[in-house]
Amino acid sequence: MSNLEIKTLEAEIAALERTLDEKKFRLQQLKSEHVSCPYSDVLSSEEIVRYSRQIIMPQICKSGQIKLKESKILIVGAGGLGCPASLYLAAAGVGEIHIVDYDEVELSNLHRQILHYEHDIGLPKVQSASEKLKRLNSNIKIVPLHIHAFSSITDFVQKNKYDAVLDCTDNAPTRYLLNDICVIHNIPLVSGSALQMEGQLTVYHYNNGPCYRCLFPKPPPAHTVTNCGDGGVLGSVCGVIGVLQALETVKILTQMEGVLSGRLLIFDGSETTFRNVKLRQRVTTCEVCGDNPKIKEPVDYEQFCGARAHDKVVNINILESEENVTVEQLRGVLDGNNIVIDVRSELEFDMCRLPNTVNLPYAKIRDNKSLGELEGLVKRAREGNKNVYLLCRRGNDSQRATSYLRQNFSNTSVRFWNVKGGLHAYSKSIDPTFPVY
Ligand SMILES: Nc1ncnc2c1ncn2[C@@H]1O[C@H](COP(=O)(O)OP(=O)(O)OP(=O)(O)O)[C@@H](O)[C@H]1O
Ligand SMILES: [Zn+2]
Repeated sequence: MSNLEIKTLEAEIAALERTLDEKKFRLQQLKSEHVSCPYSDVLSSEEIVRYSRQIIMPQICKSGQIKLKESKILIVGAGGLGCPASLYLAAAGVGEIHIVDYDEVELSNLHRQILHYEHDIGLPKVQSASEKLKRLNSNIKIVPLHIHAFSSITDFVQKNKYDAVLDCTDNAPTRYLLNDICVIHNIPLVSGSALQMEGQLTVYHYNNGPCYRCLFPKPPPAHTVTNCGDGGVLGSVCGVIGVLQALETVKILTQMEGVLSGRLLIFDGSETTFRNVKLRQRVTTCEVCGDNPKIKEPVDYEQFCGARAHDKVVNINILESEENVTVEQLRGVLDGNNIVIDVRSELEFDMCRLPNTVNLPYAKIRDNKSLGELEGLVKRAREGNKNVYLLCRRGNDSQRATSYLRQNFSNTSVRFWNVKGGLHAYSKSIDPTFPVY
């Protein structure tokens, strides 16, 4: 059986499974519709049984369950945080959940984005997420919005009057955008973040507490912001924070005490500790939530932050075309007779590498911490009449490294070449079994 046949069959089965799921969901919906409970109002018999374990809690009781049922929330980001958060909120019976994400499911998402399964790869994350949530709870309404929050989020917030918004994204421009929209429309914002072994959580603009701008009137310098794609993250750390976002949201929707406003919770997964840090109060001069706000409608957040509102890497182009070689040319020089420097981090190099390559991370080269090693390699190249090739994940850092070498070793006969497109291009054009991550 050919690869193509396998892929076609897998796609057909996935499509059939989806149709079946939709039909089951519709059936369940029809069955539960209008089955009002003669023994209770507003909640159906099915709902009473389903939520009984939380309804019998004094903190929730029937009135809290009804509040959840009548709530409408917006979750932005169906990734590491949005998946666990939405699972618990759907399970708890939040009546209407709108989920925004522009992205599609990738293999490297599955270790933490627990609503997405193998057969969802390539599908919009919101589609994959809403299918699972509907299967979990057919009583509630899930609205998937496969859009970038910047395109039409203001319209959605204006139209829908959400009771809470969850920021489950991973970039500064979106954080400011959601903050400003929530303040302008007076909606609490449940904000989470996770990186490596650490996570953070707080609720902005709640009960006269501070907003994101009160704490961070100026965005962080773009180069200091690390995302999961670069720094990595443990799936269960996202789970901890996402589930806590769900908890805070339930508390807000049911008007419980103790919402995490004016406080920041810091979770350290390496020590398994939680710390509560008191945050500053609402700033009366804050540009958006202050007493005389300047910002009354969304601004240009990408310009404000000097960063893009997504984590898709933008390819740079700082070299002349004759300073590049293609991955096809690279294949011909991987025989050990040339010097190929892989400038990814040591951890990435350890994870997977091409044969006969050496590792010198660009971060060290940039900070002049590899001069000795570079001098040694350049000497070896000169004496052996070899070229030096620079390689990285996508071809950006290798361009920077090539340019550094050309400047710092300008008086040598050795030629420095950048491998265009890096290991991603190698995997695409030469050997698809090389892992693209
Ligand atoms: N402005 C935005 N509009 C819509 N979705 C957004 C926006 N900004 C971020 N997101 C989404 O938020 C989610 C953040 O989750 P997370 O960081 O776990 O995933 P990721 O971007 O897939 O990570 P990776 O870096 O591994 O590719 C992503 O699915 C991303 O598409
Ligand atoms: Zn503020």
